[in-house]
Order: sequence, then structure tokens, then C-alpha cells
Amino acid sequence: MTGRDFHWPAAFGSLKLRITLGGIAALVVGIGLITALLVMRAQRDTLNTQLVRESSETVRTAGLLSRQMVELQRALASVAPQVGGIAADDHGAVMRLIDSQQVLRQLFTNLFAASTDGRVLVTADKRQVYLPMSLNIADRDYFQKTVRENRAIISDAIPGRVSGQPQIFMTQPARDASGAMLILGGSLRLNTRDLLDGLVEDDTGDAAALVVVTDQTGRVLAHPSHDRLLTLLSGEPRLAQAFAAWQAIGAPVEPTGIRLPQRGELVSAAGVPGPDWMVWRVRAEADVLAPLRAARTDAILGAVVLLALLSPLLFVMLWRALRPLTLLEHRAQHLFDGSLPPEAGWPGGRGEIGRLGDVLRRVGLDRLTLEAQNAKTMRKLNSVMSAAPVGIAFTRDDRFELASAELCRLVAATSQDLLGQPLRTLFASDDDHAAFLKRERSDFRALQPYSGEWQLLRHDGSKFWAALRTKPVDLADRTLGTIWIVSDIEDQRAVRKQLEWSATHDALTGLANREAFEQQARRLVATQPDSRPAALVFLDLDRFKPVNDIAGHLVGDLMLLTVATAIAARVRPGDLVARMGGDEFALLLEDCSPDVAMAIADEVRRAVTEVAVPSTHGPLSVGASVGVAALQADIATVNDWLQAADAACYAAKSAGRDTVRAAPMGAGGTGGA
Ligand SMILES: Nc1nc2c(ncn2[C@@H]2O[C@H](COP(=O)(O)OP(=O)(O)OP(=O)(O)O)[C@@H](O)[C@H]2O)c(=O)[nH]1
Repeated sequence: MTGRDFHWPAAFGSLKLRITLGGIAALVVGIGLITALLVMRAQRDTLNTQLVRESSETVRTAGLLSRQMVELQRALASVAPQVGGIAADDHGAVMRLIDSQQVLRQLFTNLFAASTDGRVLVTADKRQVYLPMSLNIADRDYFQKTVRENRAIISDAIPGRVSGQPQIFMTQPARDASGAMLILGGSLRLNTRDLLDGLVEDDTGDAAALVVVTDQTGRVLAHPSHDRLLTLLSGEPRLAQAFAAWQAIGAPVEPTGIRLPQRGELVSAAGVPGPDWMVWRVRAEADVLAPLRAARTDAILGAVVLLALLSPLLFVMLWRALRPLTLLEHRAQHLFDGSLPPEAGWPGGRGEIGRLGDVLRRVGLDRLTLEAQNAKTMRKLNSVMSAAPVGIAFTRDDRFELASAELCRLVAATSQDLLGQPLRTLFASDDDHAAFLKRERSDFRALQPYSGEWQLLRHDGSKFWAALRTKPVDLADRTLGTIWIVSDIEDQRAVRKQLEWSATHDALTGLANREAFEQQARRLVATQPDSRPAALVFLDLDRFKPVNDIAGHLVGDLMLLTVATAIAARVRPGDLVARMGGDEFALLLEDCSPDVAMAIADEVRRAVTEVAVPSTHGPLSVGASVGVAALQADIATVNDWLQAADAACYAAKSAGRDTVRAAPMGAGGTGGA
């Protein structure tokens, strides 16, 4: 499971639990830190104190070693005066002198006497005296230096000529009775005669201390492990780091002592004046701190017990202290559900929780006031939406969000059908919808409300014409939504259509009226002189008045309607038939030669005479006098043309009625019947 997938248990979402656990965690961390600090402080103090003791012990050891070496030199020097009483070349005397130095033989591993040419005349250990056959030490540095400088010398640690074991040599020049030089010497074999014997205090605290003596170059002169003799101190793991640090500061042979760093160890060193050696002392910090372990365990146990006692106490205290928070939470959960009066049940007090309760109580009261205002506004809005006599909608993001009852009625849908639906659902086609959006956008961009007429789609698939007016709530920010006003204009459009029809048609016969006829004729006259041939036929019924007089106006009307139908049936589809008023009719024949016009006129005349309208007095019929006027160059206006046709009609009437006459050529005529 990755860290991202991990979810804390739901209980940890509780602020109260988290504060309580946080308090306990702080207590644990606090007590733990204090305990750790105290333990660390105690350890540091113990180590510092021990280091001071270690350092002074090292200085003391170095001082003792220095004194011991001085004592040894003094002891060797005390023999020198005795040489003055013998002859250096008297081997027996020299041997007796050495043999007699019982105290000195105890102090050194070997005691010897050598001539200035390096020949060892005699040697002695604790038990006996020897006469070495051919032992010569003329090549030894310490010997040469003694002869050359005529003074006592302490050598570096070097392998013995006979034993091969690491040794230190002390020399003392002496003069025999004749003044010849004799070199007295003593050796200390380091692996059998520890330089530190008796110098290191053997108290219990020193049990784990490692004390080492080195010369100035770091070669080991004394070490509990004899394997280490004459090796470099850098090979001693417990002192290598301190040794490097000592070298880094110039390898001072400091008799007053120095402290050196070594991980996990307390290291002190002190110089040995005289031979310029160093005494090193190292003690493991862990050994120094061992006695503190029990105290540390006690401290940790004490801390655990303290925590075990304090934690439940703190838990109970915090839990009680945070009770108002629980109360606030429970009360806040019922802030808006109306189960409690808004001012009841809040935690009191002047603290943060009390103040938070005050704020929430005010929020609850404000919300109640707002809800009441909202409810009032909603009631008003609902009454507007349900009672408005026009369709109202609120649209946003191309969808309906509110729809009034009237709009629902207009589109035969419930508000559930409409709300959330795209605006497109109300348009008859995608093209209409796109065109609407384009025009609306253009008007809005000009900061004007949109207004237009559209054929809208009802829920049942039928269509109706509607006037649509839309306006954004805010013209500057159209994302806030748009108000639609929709009204049904089917009736208005029908009336308008009727009016338009009436303006151009005769109400009784349904034929075009005089205005429409003249307008059409005007169009033809205007195309002169390039117009195609056309003719105007003027027809006046003969003896129509008696029909009215005999059978009444209703039969007269029926006669006019039947005649109109008969005329219309005889002309070509593109020809215009009009009732010019009373019992007068006219035909406008386009693309028609004068001869054809005459033929059609006669055809129409005959058709009129064939009309018979039933009446209580038997079938009634009329005749028709017809005048025909072709469109000619001399006809400048419609009036001219009508007058020509009317004159021809009059001529027909004068000729005895029920006949066709053409207007004379040159005066709008056809050139004769
Ligand atoms: N029923 C009816 N009669 C109409 C209408 N308009 C006009 N008239 C009558 O039509 C008659 C026309 O008169 P005239 O043309 O003089 O009568 P006429 O008998 O045809 O006379 P001639 O043309 O000389 O044969 C008048 O009596 C009008 O009252 C109408 O719309 N309905």
C-alpha cells in the first residue's frame, strides 16, 4: 500500500480526539525529552569528570616515569667514581666492579662495561657476570654519542645485539685511574621489564584503562601486549585517531598533559621530560558510563510510570475541557434542519467555542430570515410564472431553467418535460435554431433585446407561430442567463393574412380586386416599349340589374360568384382575373397576341352567357359585353389602357350587348373585331 492510498480511520477525523491524542503525545514527547536530556547531561558530566581524572593520572604517570629514568641514570652515574680506582684495561678489575653492583644489576636487565672502541668488556644480569667473546657496540648510535659527547645517554628502543629483543640502553662515561674512558651501560628489555611497572595506580577504576608509552616518533615502548612493542601507535585501534590528532598539532611532548579525540574513548597523553617519551592513557567511554546504565533504566522506568499515571488524567481533563466542542458540533449538525429553534442548544461561555456558537446562531437566524424572504420571493415568482398571460422562460447555458405555466401550455408540455432541455427542442428545425441564435447574438452584441417571429414546435410535434422576445439578465454578462417571453400569434398572423388578402382581393368572388389588377397592369405598362404582347379584357355583364330586381341581391351575388368562377375557368393559369366593381370584370393576358386575346374574350363571353342561376322564378342568366385593348406604344398609363378597354366594352354594349369589341389601333385597340 502506498502512502497516498492510506486513509486514517474515520475516528481520527474528530478534532476532539486529535486534540486529546495530541496532548498525550506532547506529554509523552515532553517527558521523554526531559528524561533523555537528563540522562545525556549526566553522561556528559560523568565523561568530563572522568576525563579530568584520566588526564591528571596520565600526567602523574609521566612524571613518575620521568623520575624513574632519572633515578636509573643517577644509579648508573654513581658507579662512575668507582672506575677511577681501577685500570680500564684490567678486565678482572672491571669484572669485579660490575659484579659488585648488586643493586644496579637488579635495576637493569643487563649491566655492562665497554671500552671506547666499542668492545663490551663485561656484562652482568641479576644472576651472574659474563665475559662476552666478541661483542662490539661501536656501531650503535647511543654508544657513539656517549663517546663523542662524553655524557650520559638514553637510547631509542632498539633490538638487543644478543637477544634481538627490544631494549633501551642507558650509558654513563667514566674515567679510570689513568684517565682513559670506560663506558658503563645498563639495558632495559622492554618485554620483560615494563617501564610502567608500579607507575600506574591499580585502583578499580583503572581496570579497563590502557596505558601505553611511546617515544617521540610514536614507537611503542610499553604496552600490555608485548607484540605491540616497537610498532607505531597508529596500529593501535584504540589510539590511532588520537595519535593522528597529536601528530596534526605538531606532536608536542607536553608534560602538563593534553586531551585528544578518539571515537568512543577518553584519551589523554602527557610528555615524559628527559627521554621525551609520551604516556598515553585510553579508557572506553562505555566502561565509564556503565555505572550510569542502572540510573538510566531507573529514569526511563520512572518516565513510563509517570506517563502511565498522567496520560489517563490528561485524557479525562482534555475530554472534559473539549465537551463544549462536542456540543457545538452536535448543535451545528442541526443548524439548518429546523429540528431546533435557531437560538436554542448552543454552548455558552466566552471562549472560542462560545463565540463560534454565537456566530453559528446568528448564521442560523440570518438563514431563517433569508429563507423567509426567499420563500416570499419564490411565491411571487411562482405566481408570476403560473399566472402570466404570456410564456416566460429563464434560460442559461442553452437550456431551460424556468418555464411559466403559459409557456408549458403553449408548447403542450409539462414543466418537467421542458426544464433542463436544450433550447433547440422548441424550434422546428436545426436551421431555425441556428438562425435564431445568430440573430439573437447580433442583437445582444448591439446591447439590444432580441425580438422575432418563429414557428415553434409543440411537445406533440405540431407547430405554431410565436412572437419571441429575449433579453439577457445582464446585457454585459450573458452567462447570467436570458429571459424569454413567448406569445402565440397564430390568430394575429391569420388576421394579418386576411387583411393582406382583402387588400388585394374581392371579398365576394375571391378574384383579384381593382387595386391588385391595376398594380399588375402597371408592371406591364412599365416594361414598355420592350414588353412582350399583352391584352386587357374588360367585361360588363348585360342585364344584371333585373336579376337583382327579380330574385334579390343574394341571387345577384350568387350570379356574380358563378360568373367569376366561369371566367376563371376559361383563362390560362397565369392570367389575372379581377372583379373591377359591380358587375364589371377584367382579364390581364400576358404573352398574348391581340388575336388570341380576342379569342379568349369571346370564349369568356360565351361562358358567361352559359351561366344559369336557379331562382324561384326559374333559372336566371346574363350576357356580357367585352372590350379588348392590346398593350401598345401609345399606352402610357394603366388608366389609358383601362379606358381603351372600357371604351371597347362600351362599343360592344352599344352594338347590342353580348358581343366582343376591340379598342381601335393607335388608341389602345386591337385593330378591329
Ligand atoms: N347583387 C348585387 N348587385 C350589385 C352588386 N354591385 C352592383 N350591383 C348591381 O348591379 C347593377 C348594375 O347596374 P347596370 O349595369 O346598370 O345594370 P344592367 O342591367 O346590367 O344594365 P346594362 O349593363 O345596361 O345591361 C346595379 O343594379 C347594382 O345595384 C353586388 O355586389 N351584388
